[in-house]
Amino acid sequence: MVSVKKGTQKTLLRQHCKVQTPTPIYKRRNNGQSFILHRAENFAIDNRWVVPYNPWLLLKYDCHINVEICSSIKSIKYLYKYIHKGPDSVAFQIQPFSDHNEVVQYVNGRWICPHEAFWKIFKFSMYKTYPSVIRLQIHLPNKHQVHFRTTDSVDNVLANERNSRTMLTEYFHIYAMEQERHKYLYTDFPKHYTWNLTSKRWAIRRRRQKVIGRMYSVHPSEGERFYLRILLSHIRAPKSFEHLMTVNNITYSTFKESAEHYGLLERDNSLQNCMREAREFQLPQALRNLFTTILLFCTPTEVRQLWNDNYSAMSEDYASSTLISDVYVMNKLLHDIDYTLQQHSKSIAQFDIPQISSNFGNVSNISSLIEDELSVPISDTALASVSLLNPAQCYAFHSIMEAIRQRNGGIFFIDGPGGSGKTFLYNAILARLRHDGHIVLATASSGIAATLLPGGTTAHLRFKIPIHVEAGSFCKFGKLSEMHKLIQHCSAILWDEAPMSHKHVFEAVDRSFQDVLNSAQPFGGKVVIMGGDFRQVPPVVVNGTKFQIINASIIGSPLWSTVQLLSLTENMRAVGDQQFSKFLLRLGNGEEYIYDDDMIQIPTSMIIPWEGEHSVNVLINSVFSDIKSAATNCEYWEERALLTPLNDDVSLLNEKCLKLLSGDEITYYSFDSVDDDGCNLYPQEFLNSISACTLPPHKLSLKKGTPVMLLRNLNPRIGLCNGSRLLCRHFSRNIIEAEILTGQHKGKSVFLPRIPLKNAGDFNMPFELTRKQFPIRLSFAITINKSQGQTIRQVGLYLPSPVFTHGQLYVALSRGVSAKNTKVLVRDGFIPGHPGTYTKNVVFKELLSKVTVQVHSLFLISNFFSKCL
Ligand SMILES: Nc1ncnc2c1ncn2[C@@H]1O[C@H](COP(=O)(O)OP(=O)(O)OP(=O)(O)O)[C@@H](O)[C@H]1O
Repeated sequence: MVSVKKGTQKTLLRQHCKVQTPTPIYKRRNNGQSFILHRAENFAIDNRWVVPYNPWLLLKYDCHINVEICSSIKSIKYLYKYIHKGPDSVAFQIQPFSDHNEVVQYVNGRWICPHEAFWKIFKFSMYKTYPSVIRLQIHLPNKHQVHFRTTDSVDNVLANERNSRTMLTEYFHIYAMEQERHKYLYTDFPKHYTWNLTSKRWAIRRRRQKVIGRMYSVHPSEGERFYLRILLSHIRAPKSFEHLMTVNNITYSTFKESAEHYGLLERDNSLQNCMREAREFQLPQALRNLFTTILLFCTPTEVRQLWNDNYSAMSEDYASSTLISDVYVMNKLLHDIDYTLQQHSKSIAQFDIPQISSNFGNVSNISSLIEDELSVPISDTALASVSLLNPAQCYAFHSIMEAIRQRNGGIFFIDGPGGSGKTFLYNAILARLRHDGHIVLATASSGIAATLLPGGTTAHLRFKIPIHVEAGSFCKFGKLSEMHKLIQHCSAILWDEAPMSHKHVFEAVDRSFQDVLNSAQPFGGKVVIMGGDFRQVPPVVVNGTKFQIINASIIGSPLWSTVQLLSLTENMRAVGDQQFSKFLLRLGNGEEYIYDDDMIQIPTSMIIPWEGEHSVNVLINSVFSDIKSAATNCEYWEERALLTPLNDDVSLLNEKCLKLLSGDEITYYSFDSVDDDGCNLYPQEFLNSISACTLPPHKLSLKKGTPVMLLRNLNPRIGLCNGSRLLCRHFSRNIIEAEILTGQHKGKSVFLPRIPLKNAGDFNMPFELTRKQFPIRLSFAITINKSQGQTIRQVGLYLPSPVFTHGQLYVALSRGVSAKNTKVLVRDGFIPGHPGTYTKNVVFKELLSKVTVQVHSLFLISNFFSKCL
C-alpha cells in the first residue's frame, strides 16, 4: 500500500518529485464543505486529501482549480485526460489505480517511480496556473503609470492620448459609450473582454477560455485607492471615476464618502445613527432592548453619549404619570437594562452609564433573578390546558407534581414523538407550578425551543455552561452568586430538547448543582424534567462515528440510570390525519419497510415528481402559493417553510423565493476584517466571499415582508434566540425593524442592529474572521436541523441529496400536520423495478433501543386517576 504521510516518506517523495513552488488547489466536496489542498507534497496517495493550510495563498498564487474526485480513473493515461479536460473537472485521485504500485513504490527507504511520465504529468498540472489570471490595474484619476524612454520629451509623453488609457479607464469607456448591455464588475470584465496591450483597448473575447480577473491588492493605509478598490468590487458598470463617486445623484468629493453612502464602509458614528433611526419608530421597549444589544455585542466607545442622547426616548413609556419621579424613571430604566445584561453575565456597573440608586426597588431583599422568575406572566390558556391533557400527558403531569410535592428530587424524561404534545404538557406544568408560587427554571437545548416556553431561555445561558464543555467541566457560577440563590429557591428545572445536548452538558450542570447545594443526589436533589424525542436529531459530534454520536447522547451518561421515563404516544399535531401520524412513528422508529441502502418509500400523496430543475419551482409554489399578496401577513409566514438538509441548498431556495416576493430589494453589505492583519494578507473580496452557516452573508438582500432567521442569542427573554424567525418590516441604514413570527413573543416588534460576528470555527481557516452585519439569514427555506421544535403547517421538503444523520427525515416530515400539507421533492428518488419515490432514512436503532419505552395502558392510568381524585 502506498501512502504519503508525515515524516520521512513524505520528505523523500518531495525530494523525488523536486517540488518547488507551492500551488494551491481549491477543492469543493459534494457535501458542500470546502477546503483547500495546498502544495504537491500534501497530496496523499492513500485515498485521502491532506488537511490544507495557508489557504490565503489561494488568492496570492492566483490558482482556483476545482478538483473533483473521480473514482473511475483507471490508468495514468486516463488521469492525463482528466487533467487536461478543463478546470471544472480536473481530477487528482490516485487510489483508484488498480495497479498503483506501478506508479510509485516505497522500497528500502526510497521512493521509486517506475513511470517517470506520470510525475511529469502530475507536476505539470500542479504548477501551471489555469485558468489564467488577468491582473487589473487600479489607480486614482490621472495617477496611473506611464512607460516612456529616457529620450522622450515629457510634453510628448503627456500629449500622447494612448498614454492616458489604462485597463480601468477603458473599462469605464466601454460603459460610457454604452457598448455593453451586461453590467459586469471590473473583476468579471476579463471573462468577456481581452486586453490588447498594443492598442490599449478592451476587445470582446472570442475564445471561450476561462480566465480570472483580479485587481491588484491595495493596503487600507493607501486611503483613497483602497476605497476606490472597494467601490470597484461592488459597483457594476461604472462610467467614470465621477460616476463611482455619485450616490443617489449626489456627487461626493472622495471615494471614501461615496463608499460610505453606498453602505460599503462603516461610518464612525454608525451606533449613534442606529439609535437615532430607531428613535423615529417611537417604540421605547424595543429601543431599550436595542440599547442593551449594542452594549452587549457592539463594544461602543461613547456609551455615556449614547445614553444621554436616548435616555428620554427609552424611558418615554415609564413616565406615564406626573406622580412618578425622575429618579424612579431612571432607576427603572437602569434596572431593566441591567436585567438583560445579567443574562449575559454582565451588569450596568461595567458600562459608563449612571448606576441604580441603592434605595431603589429590591426592598424585599429578594435577588433580582428570583424576582424576575416570580414575575413571569402565567397565561390563562396554559392554566386551562391542564384540563385538556390526554391520558399519557395527564399521567406525566401528576407524576411530576407528586415528586415536587415530596421534595425528594428526581429526574424525569418526557419522551414522545414529534407532535405528541410535549410542549403543551410543559406549558401546563409551568403554569400550574408558577400559579402555586413555585419557581421553575424553563430552559431548552436550542434557542428556538426556549422561545416556545414562557420565561424560557437556553440552558447554556441560564446555567452559564461553558461553550466548549468537556468531561469534568463546571458551570460558571459559584456559591456566592445570585444564581446559587435562585437554584436554592427553585422547585424544578425544565429542559426541553434534551436529546440534542451533549451528555457533558448535563453532567456539568449536575456537578455544579451538587456542589453549590452540598448534596450528592443527582442535580443536588432538584426535580429535573427533561423532554425530547430520541427519534430526532442527536447531539452534533463533528466528523463523529455512529458510536460516538450515540455515546455523546444523554443516554450515554451515568445520569440516565436515574431517569424516570414518561412516554407520550399519541400524535396531537397530526390528530386529523392518523395515517400520516402512524407513518411518522414508523419512520422515526426505523420500522418503515427498507429497500436497498436504507431507502424507504415516501407516500405518493406527498410527492412532487422530479421532472428536472423546474420541479423546484413547483415545490416552492405549492408551499408559497399567493406569495405576492401575503407579503406582510405574519400568519402566512409562520405557517410555511421549505426544509432541506444542506446550507448550500437553503441559500439557493432562498434566492429563488426572494425573487418571487414583490417590492424593492435592499442590499446590506457586511464589513469584514481579520484582527492583526497588518500585512493585508487577506484581501477584502476574499473575506467577503467566505460563507459559513453561522455567519450572515456578506451581501444580504432583503425586501419588505421577507422572513428571516436570527443567527445569535441576542435576548432570549424577548424571543430573540438563535433560530427565531422574524418578518422584516422596515429598513433603515443602520437598523432593521422586524416582527417576531413564532413562540411566546410572537407579534413583538424588535430592532436589529449590525453586530460584529466571529466565525465560530466552522470553517477550516487559520484566522478569525469578524463580519459586521445584521445577524440574520433569509428563512423561506431553513435546514432540517434548524426546524426542530417548530410546527410548520405547510412544509415543503427538498431532498436534492439524501439526509445524512439520524432522525433528519423524521424531523422534517414531523413538522407538518398532515400528508396533504406536506410536500416532498426528491432528486434521484427512483429504485429500478419499483414504482414510487424513495429516499434514505437514517435511524440509529442502537440509540432508540437504549430508551426503554414504557407503555402505560389506559387501564393503569385510569386506576391512577381514581386514586388521585
Ligand atoms: N392535549 C392536547 N389537547 C389539544 N391540543 C394539543 C394537546 N397536546 C398537544 N396539542 C397540540 O398538538 C400540537 C403539537 O404539540 P406540541 O408542539 O406540544 O408537540 P411536541 O411534542 O412538543 O412536538 P415537537 O417534538 O415536534 O416539538 C400543538 O399544536 C399543540 O397545541
